[in-house]
Amino acid sequence: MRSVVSHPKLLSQISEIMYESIIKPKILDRLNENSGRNVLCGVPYSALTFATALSIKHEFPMLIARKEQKQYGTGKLIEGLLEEPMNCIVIEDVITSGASITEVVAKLVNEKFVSVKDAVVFFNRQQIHSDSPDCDILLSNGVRVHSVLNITQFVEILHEKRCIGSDVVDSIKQYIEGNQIKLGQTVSKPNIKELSYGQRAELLKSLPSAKENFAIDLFELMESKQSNLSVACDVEDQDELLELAEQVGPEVVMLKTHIDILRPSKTLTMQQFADKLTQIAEKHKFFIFEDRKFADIGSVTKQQYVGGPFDIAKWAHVTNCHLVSGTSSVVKGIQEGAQQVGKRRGLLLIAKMSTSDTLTNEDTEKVAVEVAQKHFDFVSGFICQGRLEMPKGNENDWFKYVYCTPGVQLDQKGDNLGQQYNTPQHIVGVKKSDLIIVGRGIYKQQNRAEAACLYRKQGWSAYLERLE
Ligand SMILES: O=C(O)c1cc(=O)[nH]c(=O)n1[C@@H]1O[C@H](COP(=O)(O)O)[C@@H](O)[C@H]1O
Repeated sequence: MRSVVSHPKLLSQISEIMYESIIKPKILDRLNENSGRNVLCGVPYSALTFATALSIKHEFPMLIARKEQKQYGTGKLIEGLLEEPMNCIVIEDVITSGASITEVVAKLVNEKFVSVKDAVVFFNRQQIHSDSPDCDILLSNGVRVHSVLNITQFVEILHEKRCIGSDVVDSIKQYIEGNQIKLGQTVSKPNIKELSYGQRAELLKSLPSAKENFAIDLFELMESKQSNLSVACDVEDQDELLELAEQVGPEVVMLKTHIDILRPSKTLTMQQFADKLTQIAEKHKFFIFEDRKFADIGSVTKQQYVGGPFDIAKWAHVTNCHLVSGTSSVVKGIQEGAQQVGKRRGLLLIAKMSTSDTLTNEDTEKVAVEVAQKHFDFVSGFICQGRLEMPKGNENDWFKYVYCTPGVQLDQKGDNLGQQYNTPQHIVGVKKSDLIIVGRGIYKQQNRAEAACLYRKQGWSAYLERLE
């Protein structure tokens, strides 16, 4: 139905059929008994064109329902003259669950003079079961929905024209019967079962808005390196960090730095240090994650990210930020910085911290998800304590993000400054996080390479068990 806008003749034919077969015989007579003008409102966006065609041909005034409330001026939801009583007929191209019509009707009847009793749709997918005698579907708000064509009639026409065989017709009819919902029941999409990191990378690649998302690279590396481990290299000496990177490099997919805890070196400039770390990253195939936890206004964040003594954007593949300064400013600051250096960069949003007295909670997790959904072209995942719940209606979107969890150790429950630890099995197996971040559990060990190998194996086997 969307492509009808490109075929003016068809657009006018479809609108005319709506008028001749439904509006005129089934609605107008009844409405004309009421006082008030008859007006039309198309459900945005695709049905706006049908409503406009009908309005011009049959001289119906129109109302326009905004998809989002205007953020400036009057903040109106309905545009058009609203000064006298009117009967509004809602026009829609296709009806599935009835949610779009219901949403528009709610906005319309919120206006003092507008009443809505009927909706006209071109195509009824028959996903709603209805016993109403005088219309095809009676919505729970009392609006009668009349359709020009339903899917049963449509497949019968295709059969008549020999486009499909009777076996296809039967199976479609059977499907419709078995999948209709009664109004009032919630339409829930089937939950996507567990997916591998590789499958998630493939799915992300198929989404146009995710094509440039760093999460694809990370998932692919996790799959090929069979690792979901990141080591937090919180050592204070540059040479020691480079040595640690060599030791744990073969086991990790991300090496986490806190560049501002390193003592300035007498032998290496910042640039030389970054170059050396980058060479080790390329040799062992891992990404560098600068755990900078940006939190300022967008423009300052950008300055802190690009340039300055650390020039983070140049060498760190990923960074992270808090959302205290706003839901867009800091993310946009980092995104602009990444664009400036012209390299693919990732961003993790801090949803929940690992400390016992953290102020992050369910609300900050929810905000982080909202921001990630809004900036999905750039945000790759979260710093969190487990997989996050997605908004209602988009439950399956969980697969798009990498859930990264610090506060992981096998032997300790915490430290004396509020850090709390869980095991890789708990974080990946129970909390369904994707990547474990381990600091002291590895770099404080005598044999760091061996410790990293142990954590990698534990994290990976918890992931494999999760897939079973
Ligand atoms: O953003 C982080 O990585 C982070 C978030 C959080 O909630 N808790 C947390 O511990 N971290 C970091 O994860 C690492 C944990 O180190 P260990 O406690 O030594 O394993 C440190 O580098 C912290 O900065």
